[in-house]
Amino acid sequence: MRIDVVSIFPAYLAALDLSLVGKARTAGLLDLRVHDLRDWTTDRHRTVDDTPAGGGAGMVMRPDVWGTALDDVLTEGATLVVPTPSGPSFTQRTAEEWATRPQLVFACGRYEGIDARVAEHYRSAGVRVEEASIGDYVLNGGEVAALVMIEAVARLLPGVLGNPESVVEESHSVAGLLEYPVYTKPPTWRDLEVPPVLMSGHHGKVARWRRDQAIERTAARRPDMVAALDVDSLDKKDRAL
Ligand SMILES: NC(=O)c1ccno1
Repeated sequence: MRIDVVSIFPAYLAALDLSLVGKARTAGLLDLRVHDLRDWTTDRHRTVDDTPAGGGAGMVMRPDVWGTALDDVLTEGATLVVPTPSGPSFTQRTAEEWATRPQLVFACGRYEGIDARVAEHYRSAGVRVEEASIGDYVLNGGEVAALVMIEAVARLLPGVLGNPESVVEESHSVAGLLEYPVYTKPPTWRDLEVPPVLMSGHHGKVARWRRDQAIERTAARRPDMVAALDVDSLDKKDRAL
Protein backbone atom coordinates (compact mmCIF):
# COMPACT_ATOMS: atom_id res chain seq x y z
CA MET A 1 0.00 0.00 0.00
CA ARG A 2 1.05 3.56 -0.71
CA ILE A 3 0.20 6.46 1.58
CA ASP A 4 0.99 10.09 0.73
CA VAL A 5 0.61 13.06 3.04
CA VAL A 6 0.61 16.62 1.67
CA SER A 7 1.10 19.36 4.28
CA ILE A 8 2.70 22.77 4.82
CA PHE A 9 4.20 21.24 7.99
CA PRO A 10 5.80 17.98 6.76
CA ALA A 11 7.90 17.80 9.94
CA TYR A 12 4.65 17.14 11.84
CA LEU A 13 4.60 13.70 10.22
CA ALA A 14 8.07 12.72 11.55
CA ALA A 15 6.36 10.39 14.02
CA LEU A 16 5.66 8.09 11.07
CA ASP A 17 9.37 7.21 11.05
CA LEU A 18 9.00 5.64 14.49
CA SER A 19 7.76 2.37 15.97
CA LEU A 20 5.61 -0.06 13.99
CA VAL A 21 4.84 2.28 11.12
CA GLY A 22 8.52 3.19 10.80
CA LYS A 23 9.46 -0.50 10.83
CA ALA A 24 6.79 -1.25 8.20
CA ARG A 25 8.26 1.43 5.95
CA THR A 26 11.78 0.06 6.38
CA ALA A 27 10.53 -3.47 5.70
CA GLY A 28 8.85 -2.29 2.51
CA LEU A 29 5.37 -3.21 3.83
CA LEU A 30 4.24 0.40 3.45
CA ASP A 31 5.29 3.01 0.88
CA LEU A 32 4.71 6.23 2.84
CA ARG A 33 5.67 9.58 1.31
CA VAL A 34 5.39 13.03 2.93
CA HIS A 35 5.26 16.12 0.70
CA ASP A 36 5.56 19.86 1.39
CA LEU A 37 2.63 21.63 -0.32
CA ARG A 38 4.82 24.70 -0.80
CA ASP A 39 6.94 22.73 -3.28
CA TRP A 40 4.08 23.32 -5.75
CA THR A 41 3.92 27.08 -5.27
CA THR A 42 5.25 29.36 -7.98
CA ASP A 43 5.66 32.73 -6.26
CA ARG A 44 8.62 34.05 -4.29
CA HIS A 45 6.73 33.86 -1.01
CA ARG A 46 5.52 30.29 -1.66
CA THR A 47 1.93 31.39 -0.97
CA VAL A 48 -0.68 28.69 -0.30
CA ASP A 49 -3.62 30.74 1.00
CA ASP A 50 -5.81 33.73 0.31
CA THR A 51 -8.69 35.66 1.89
CA PRO A 52 -12.06 33.87 2.20
CA ALA A 53 -14.66 34.58 -0.48
CA GLY A 54 -17.60 36.26 1.17
CA GLY A 55 -15.36 37.72 3.87
CA GLY A 56 -14.84 36.46 7.39
CA ALA A 57 -11.88 35.70 9.60
CA GLY A 58 -8.79 33.73 8.66
CA MET A 59 -7.48 32.49 5.33
CA VAL A 60 -8.45 29.70 2.95
CA MET A 61 -6.02 27.38 1.16
CA ARG A 62 -5.88 28.01 -2.58
CA PRO A 63 -7.28 25.44 -5.03
CA ASP A 64 -4.61 26.06 -7.69
CA VAL A 65 -1.69 25.03 -5.48
CA TRP A 66 -3.57 22.02 -4.12
CA GLY A 67 -4.61 21.05 -7.64
CA THR A 68 -1.07 20.94 -9.03
CA ALA A 69 0.13 19.04 -5.97
CA LEU A 70 -2.64 16.43 -6.02
CA ASP A 71 -2.38 15.99 -9.80
CA ASP A 72 1.23 14.92 -9.19
CA VAL A 73 0.58 12.70 -6.17
CA LEU A 74 -2.69 10.88 -6.92
CA THR A 75 -2.30 7.62 -8.85
CA GLU A 76 -4.93 5.33 -10.42
CA GLY A 77 -7.41 4.04 -7.84
CA ALA A 78 -6.24 6.44 -5.12
CA THR A 79 -8.47 7.65 -2.30
CA LEU A 80 -8.15 11.33 -1.42
CA VAL A 81 -8.63 11.77 2.33
CA VAL A 82 -9.37 15.21 3.74
CA PRO A 83 -9.25 15.26 7.56
CA THR A 84 -11.90 17.73 8.78
CA PRO A 85 -14.14 18.17 11.83
CA SER A 86 -17.05 18.47 9.42
CA GLY A 87 -16.59 14.97 8.01
CA PRO A 88 -18.22 11.65 8.96
CA SER A 89 -16.54 9.82 11.87
CA PHE A 90 -13.42 7.81 11.20
CA THR A 91 -13.94 4.45 12.93
CA GLN A 92 -12.28 1.03 13.09
CA ARG A 93 -14.58 -0.01 10.24
CA THR A 94 -13.22 2.92 8.18
CA ALA A 95 -9.65 1.84 8.95
CA GLU A 96 -10.43 -1.73 7.87
CA GLU A 97 -11.93 -0.52 4.59
CA TRP A 98 -9.11 1.92 3.82
CA ALA A 99 -6.49 -0.76 4.56
CA THR A 100 -7.70 -2.51 1.40
CA ARG A 101 -7.19 0.51 -0.86
CA PRO A 102 -4.10 0.78 -3.16
CA GLN A 103 -3.26 4.39 -2.21
CA LEU A 104 -4.44 6.91 0.37
CA VAL A 105 -3.51 10.58 -0.17
CA PHE A 106 -4.03 12.77 2.91
CA ALA A 107 -4.57 16.47 2.12
CA CYS A 108 -3.85 18.26 5.39
CA GLY A 109 -5.66 21.58 5.51
CA ARG A 110 -4.61 24.54 7.66
CA TYR A 111 -6.09 27.99 8.36
CA GLU A 112 -9.88 27.87 7.71
CA GLY A 113 -9.51 24.88 5.42
CA ILE A 114 -9.04 24.00 1.76
CA ASP A 115 -11.13 25.66 -1.00
CA ALA A 116 -14.17 23.34 -1.35
CA ARG A 117 -13.65 23.14 -5.12
CA VAL A 118 -10.64 20.86 -4.61
CA ALA A 119 -12.74 18.00 -3.20
CA GLU A 120 -15.48 18.79 -5.73
CA HIS A 121 -13.04 18.70 -8.67
CA TYR A 122 -11.54 15.33 -7.76
CA ARG A 123 -14.93 13.78 -6.97
CA SER A 124 -16.20 14.82 -10.41
CA ALA A 125 -12.99 13.44 -11.93
CA GLY A 126 -13.91 10.02 -10.47
CA VAL A 127 -11.49 10.04 -7.53
CA ARG A 128 -12.80 8.58 -4.27
CA VAL A 129 -12.78 11.57 -1.90
CA GLU A 130 -13.31 10.86 1.81
CA GLU A 131 -13.73 13.75 4.23
CA ALA A 132 -13.25 12.23 7.70
CA SER A 133 -13.23 13.37 11.33
CA ILE A 134 -11.40 11.74 14.25
CA GLY A 135 -13.75 13.41 16.76
CA ASP A 136 -16.05 16.29 17.53
CA TYR A 137 -13.37 18.89 18.18
CA VAL A 138 -11.37 21.29 16.03
CA LEU A 139 -7.61 20.97 15.52
CA ASN A 140 -5.31 23.58 14.00
CA GLY A 141 -4.84 21.44 10.91
CA GLY A 142 -5.25 18.01 9.42
CA GLU A 143 -1.81 16.65 10.31
CA VAL A 144 -2.62 15.21 13.75
CA ALA A 145 -5.79 13.61 12.40
CA ALA A 146 -3.79 12.16 9.51
CA LEU A 147 -1.32 10.63 11.98
CA VAL A 148 -4.19 8.98 13.86
CA MET A 149 -5.81 7.61 10.73
CA ILE A 150 -2.53 6.42 9.21
CA GLU A 151 -1.60 4.53 12.38
CA ALA A 152 -5.06 2.93 12.59
CA VAL A 153 -4.81 1.81 8.95
CA ALA A 154 -1.12 0.84 8.80
CA ARG A 155 -1.35 -1.53 11.78
CA LEU A 156 -3.96 -3.55 9.90
CA LEU A 157 -1.66 -4.18 6.93
CA PRO A 158 -0.32 -7.74 6.64
CA GLY A 159 3.01 -8.17 8.45
CA VAL A 160 2.94 -4.86 10.33
CA LEU A 161 1.82 -6.24 13.69
CA GLY A 162 4.00 -9.01 15.11
CA ASN A 163 0.94 -10.94 16.21
CA PRO A 164 -2.04 -10.49 13.85
CA GLU A 165 -4.21 -12.15 16.52
CA SER A 166 -3.98 -8.98 18.64
CA VAL A 167 -6.07 -7.11 16.07
CA VAL A 168 -8.91 -9.59 16.51
CA GLU A 169 -9.39 -9.01 20.25
CA GLU A 170 -9.08 -5.26 20.27
CA SER A 171 -11.70 -2.72 21.15
CA HIS A 172 -14.14 -2.04 18.36
CA SER A 173 -13.16 -5.28 16.65
CA VAL A 174 -14.83 -8.12 18.62
CA ALA A 175 -18.56 -7.97 17.75
CA GLY A 176 -18.46 -4.20 18.39
CA LEU A 177 -17.36 -4.53 22.02
CA LEU A 178 -14.77 -2.55 23.97
CA GLU A 179 -11.73 -4.57 25.02
CA TYR A 180 -11.65 -6.32 28.41
CA PRO A 181 -9.16 -5.14 31.13
CA VAL A 182 -5.66 -6.67 30.92
CA TYR A 183 -3.31 -7.71 33.73
CA THR A 184 0.21 -9.10 34.12
CA LYS A 185 2.63 -9.98 36.94
CA PRO A 186 2.96 -9.61 39.90
CA PRO A 187 -0.21 -11.46 41.03
CA THR A 188 -0.63 -8.84 43.82
CA TRP A 189 0.41 -5.22 43.51
CA ARG A 190 -0.27 -2.62 46.26
CA ASP A 191 -2.85 -5.03 47.74
CA LEU A 192 -4.61 -5.27 44.37
CA GLU A 193 -4.98 -8.76 42.95
CA VAL A 194 -5.13 -10.09 39.41
CA PRO A 195 -8.68 -11.55 39.02
CA PRO A 196 -8.30 -15.20 40.16
CA VAL A 197 -9.99 -16.59 37.03
CA LEU A 198 -7.03 -15.32 34.97
CA MET A 199 -4.69 -17.37 37.14
CA SER A 200 -6.86 -20.52 36.89
CA GLY A 201 -5.38 -21.88 33.68
CA HIS A 202 -8.96 -22.69 32.56
CA HIS A 203 -9.06 -21.20 29.05
CA GLY A 204 -12.83 -21.51 28.70
CA LYS A 205 -13.49 -19.66 31.95
CA VAL A 206 -10.91 -17.00 31.02
CA ALA A 207 -12.54 -16.48 27.61
CA ARG A 208 -16.01 -16.17 29.18
CA TRP A 209 -14.76 -13.79 31.88
CA ARG A 210 -13.17 -11.60 29.19
CA ARG A 211 -16.33 -11.62 27.13
CA ASP A 212 -18.43 -10.66 30.18
CA GLN A 213 -16.00 -7.86 31.05
CA ALA A 214 -16.14 -6.55 27.47
CA ILE A 215 -19.96 -6.51 27.56
CA GLU A 216 -20.03 -4.82 31.00
CA ARG A 217 -17.53 -2.16 29.89
CA THR A 218 -19.35 -1.47 26.66
CA ALA A 219 -22.71 -1.11 28.46
CA ALA A 220 -21.19 1.19 31.10
CA ARG A 221 -18.92 3.35 28.91
CA ARG A 222 -20.47 3.28 25.46
CA PRO A 223 -24.23 2.70 25.67
CA ASP A 224 -24.37 4.05 22.12
CA MET A 225 -22.48 0.95 20.97
CA VAL A 226 -24.83 -1.43 22.77
CA ALA A 227 -27.66 -0.50 20.40
CA ALA A 228 -25.50 -1.50 17.43
CA LEU A 229 -24.30 -4.75 19.04
CA ASP A 230 -24.43 -7.77 16.76
CA VAL A 231 -26.15 -9.93 19.40
CA ASP A 232 -26.49 -13.02 17.16
CA SER A 233 -22.77 -13.25 16.42
CA LEU A 234 -22.08 -12.45 20.08
CA ASP A 235 -24.36 -15.32 21.08
CA LYS A 236 -22.65 -17.69 18.62
CA LYS A 237 -19.24 -16.73 19.98
CA ASP A 238 -20.55 -17.20 23.53
CA ARG A 239 -21.85 -20.67 22.78
CA ALA A 240 -18.44 -21.56 21.37
CA LEU A 241 -16.71 -20.49 24.62
N1 LIG B 1 -11.72 16.58 14.24
C1 LIG B 1 -10.93 16.36 13.15
O1 LIG B 1 -10.83 15.25 12.59
C2 LIG B 1 -10.17 17.52 12.62
C3 LIG B 1 -9.39 17.54 11.50
C4 LIG B 1 -8.90 18.84 11.41
N2 LIG B 1 -9.39 19.52 12.46
O2 LIG B 1 -10.17 18.71 13.22
